[in-house]
This record gives sequence, structure tokens and C-alpha cells, in this order.
Amino acid sequence: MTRVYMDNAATTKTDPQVLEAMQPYFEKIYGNPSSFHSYGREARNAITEARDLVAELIGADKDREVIFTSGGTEADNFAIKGVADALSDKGKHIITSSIEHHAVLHTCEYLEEKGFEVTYLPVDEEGMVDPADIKDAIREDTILITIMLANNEMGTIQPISEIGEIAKEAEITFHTDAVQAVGNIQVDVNQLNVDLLSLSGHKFYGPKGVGALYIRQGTKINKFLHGGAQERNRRATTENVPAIVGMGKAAELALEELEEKEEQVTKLRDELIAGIEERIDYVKLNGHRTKRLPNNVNFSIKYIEGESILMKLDLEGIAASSGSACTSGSLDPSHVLLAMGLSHGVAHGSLRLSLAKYNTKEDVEKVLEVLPKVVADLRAMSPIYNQEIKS
Ligand SMILES: Cc1ncc(COP(=O)(O)O)c(C=O)c1O
Ligand code: FES
Repeated sequence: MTRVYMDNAATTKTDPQVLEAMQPYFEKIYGNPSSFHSYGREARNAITEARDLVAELIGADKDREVIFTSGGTEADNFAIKGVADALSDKGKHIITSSIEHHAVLHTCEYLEEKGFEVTYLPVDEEGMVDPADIKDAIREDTILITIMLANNEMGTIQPISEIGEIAKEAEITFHTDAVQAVGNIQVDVNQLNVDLLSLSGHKFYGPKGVGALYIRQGTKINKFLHGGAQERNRRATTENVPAIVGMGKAAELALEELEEKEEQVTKLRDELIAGIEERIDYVKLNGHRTKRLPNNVNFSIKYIEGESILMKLDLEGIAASSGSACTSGSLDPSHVLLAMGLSHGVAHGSLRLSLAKYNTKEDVEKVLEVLPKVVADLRAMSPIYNQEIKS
């Protein structure tokens, strides 16, 4: 059976060129980057090179503004707790949205327990935050605005540049979680008007367990891990050199390939969307139709449980998801879809197909052949469907 992987928003296959770039840093160049000898120096140089490549991908200042972390979650925690810590004398109010990843939402909830106040802005039915709402929510004591660039579940791309203008004018630190965006669309920290930006290696063909936080020069933020003086004294612990090198290589490839792959993946996405809408009744595309990630397809399929579609698709060799990897592990329907106004029942019947540069036209054809059958089979067993539609 040919297998189709369409869960690339959860994680991507590591590019073979990335793997190849990492290999020597396990076998030959294994020194500690803080060591004085040549082994250490070589490792240090590799980190510098990787940092430059990541900086280049997001338009940051080379060498100074990129801090490597253990992933997107740590970058989000670092940004939010670091700013809250540094600016708590100035104020204790944070603005975010109700559709953020749990790495942001749970961090905000933690800070609420510590005495901070958080405004969770609503989104419209396409999952869009209204910049006017941000303006209205700003208070005298607001110290941080954190809004994601692109949503992991339904792919809507937020007006970050515009929100950044508002933040800049009000002199409030602005963070964006760009974990899903980097490598899929062009991301430039200056064009976006952000002070802080999170990214993660494994979402764009790099290894897992490595990410980065962009910190604009002059941004007030406290260090995240206490200990040694690594990462400009902002994040202690011996650097994960092979992973950092891998992320650097992934960034280099992303920059080279972005335009071509974006076009290729968008085409497949649009074929999937059109094909599903044509072949299956009672479906609703979640998220914005055009302002969406090139690799994201998310449908609510009425009268069906998300989990049962996933199981059936898996048996047919198709790997998909019903929301974010974290959400699908729980029995709660997606907080993102609920925030967009979907009912519990409809939110439960959601299916996310997320593409990568490795997906082909044949993959799309297979999904379009299998999915309608799976849906028909499940609906045939659904009492509500039989009652409402068939009668
Ligand atoms: C929007 C968003 N933020 C943060 C994360 C967490 O990234 P990581 O898995 O690297 O910790 C993810 C991963 O699913 C994500 O999609
Ligand atoms: S339990 Fe059905 S989609 Fe979550």
C-alpha cells in the first residue's frame, strides 16, 4: 500500500541534506562550543554559521538577534515569561488571541496565576484577529502583545505587520509565534514590525528539539535558563550543536526553495480543497480561503467524528490530523474552531490535511479517492445523518 503523509503541520520529514549536514557533528566535530581547543572552536564556528543562516531567512541582524532554543514551545515561553519578568514593574497586562497555540495560551494562564492580567481577543469566523480590537484592548499597563503569524490548525494568516504598527506606536513589545509560517511563507521581522519571533526547526524539514527566538536589539527581556554564559548569556546549557547545524541547513534550503515550493504546495492545496468540496456534501472549509498557509487544508465534515475519520484514513495509509497534535490527544474539541464560532459537534468532525514539499499530485489523487468513501461509510452508520438527511 502506498502511504501518504499529510500531517506536516505536526512535523515534517527531515530533509536528507539536513541530515547529511548534521552527521559530522556527532562523529567528528563533537567538541563543546565553549571549549578553547580546535574541537570546540570548530563547533562554535558551526553555530555561528547556523545562526547567520537562520537570521538571513527571517531578515534579522546576523550574529546578534537569534537565540537558539529547544523548540517553538521554549521560544514562546522565553518570549512571554522573559518580557513579563523584565517589565513587571511597568505593568502587568498582556494581550493575546484565543486561537494561539497552547505554548502561548498556557504560558499566559500561568502568568495569570502569578498576578498578570491577560486579554484573550476573539477572532471572526475565518479565524482572523481584528487589529482594531488590539487598539481597543491596549491599556496604560500593557507590556506585551503576542499574536501568532499563522494558525497551526486552520492556517489563517494574521495581519501581523498592521498589528506591529499599532504596537510600535504604543511602544509595547510585540511577539509573534511564527512556528507554522517559517519555511511556508516569506517571513521578515522588519516587514512584520515584530520585536520577538518564535520558530521551530522540525516544521520546515529540520530536526526536532531545536528552535529559535528572534530578539530585536534593545528589547527588554530576561534570560530564560540560568547557568553558563551560552547564547550571549541569555540561555544557559551546552548547545545542541548537531541540531543547530541542522536547523541552519534547513533555513538555508528554505530560503533557496521557498518561492518554488510555495507555488507547488499551494497548487496541491487548492486541488485538495476543490476536490473535497466537489465530492463530499456538508463540508465547510475552516479558516480564511486566501489568507491561509499554502500547506493547510482544514474541513469540518458534518455528521462525523474527527477521530473516526482519522482511524479509517490511517487504515488506508493516509496520515492526517483532526487539529493540533496536542489537541487531538485530548477529548476536547479544538479551542481554535470553537473560537471561530463552530458548534461542538461540527468542531469534532474536523480534518486537517497539511502538505509538504514532498507531497505529489498522486498523493492528492489518493486522498480524493479514499476520503469520500470513508465519509460515506461513516455517515451510513451515523444515526443523526440518517435522521436529518436521509429522511
Ligand atoms: C503555532 C505553534 N507554536 C508552537 C509550537 C510548538 O513547537 P515545538 O513542537 O517546536 O515545541 C507548534 C507546534 O505544533 C505550533 O504549531
Ligand atoms: S473526540 Fe472527536 S474529534 Fe475529538
